[in-house]
Amino acid sequence: MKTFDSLYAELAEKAVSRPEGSGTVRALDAGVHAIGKKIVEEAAEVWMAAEHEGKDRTAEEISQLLYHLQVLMVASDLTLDDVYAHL
Ligand SMILES: N=c1c2ncn([C@@H]3O[C@H](COP(=O)(O)OP(=O)(O)OP(=O)(O)O)[C@@H](O)[C@H]3O)c2ncn1[C@@H]1O[C@H](COP(=O)(O)O)[C@@H](O)[C@H]1O
Repeated sequence: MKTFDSLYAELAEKAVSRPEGSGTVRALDAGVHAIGKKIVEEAAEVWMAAEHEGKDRTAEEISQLLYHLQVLMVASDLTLDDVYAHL
């Protein structure tokens, strides 16, 4: 099963290898402003799912929010350790 750490490793690798068709590469090219807007949108979807849509939908929306947060980390040159240092 994919984990937070293995997803980050995958995204960081894609940022370097830039494979054709990668949504991550597209998001990175769109920049921090666009990624930040997506994070706000996904956070709202997490909130709505938790209030109204049940556990499965909430888990799915949380996974999408985590993905977009990781894209922002890659775009901002932040590693997992940079974040874990604040936990
Ligand atoms: N885990 C994710 C992931 N979660 C969310 N998303 C993106 O977030 C979108 C979900 O957002 P929405 O619910 O708003 O759906 P949407 O409105 O249809 O999406 P957009 O029109 O905004 O793209 C999806 O369409 C994906 O673009 C993800 N994109 C990729 N991954 C994983 O990231 C890795 C790299 O992916 P690629 O870079 O695409 O190869 C792979 O392991 C993927 O499984």
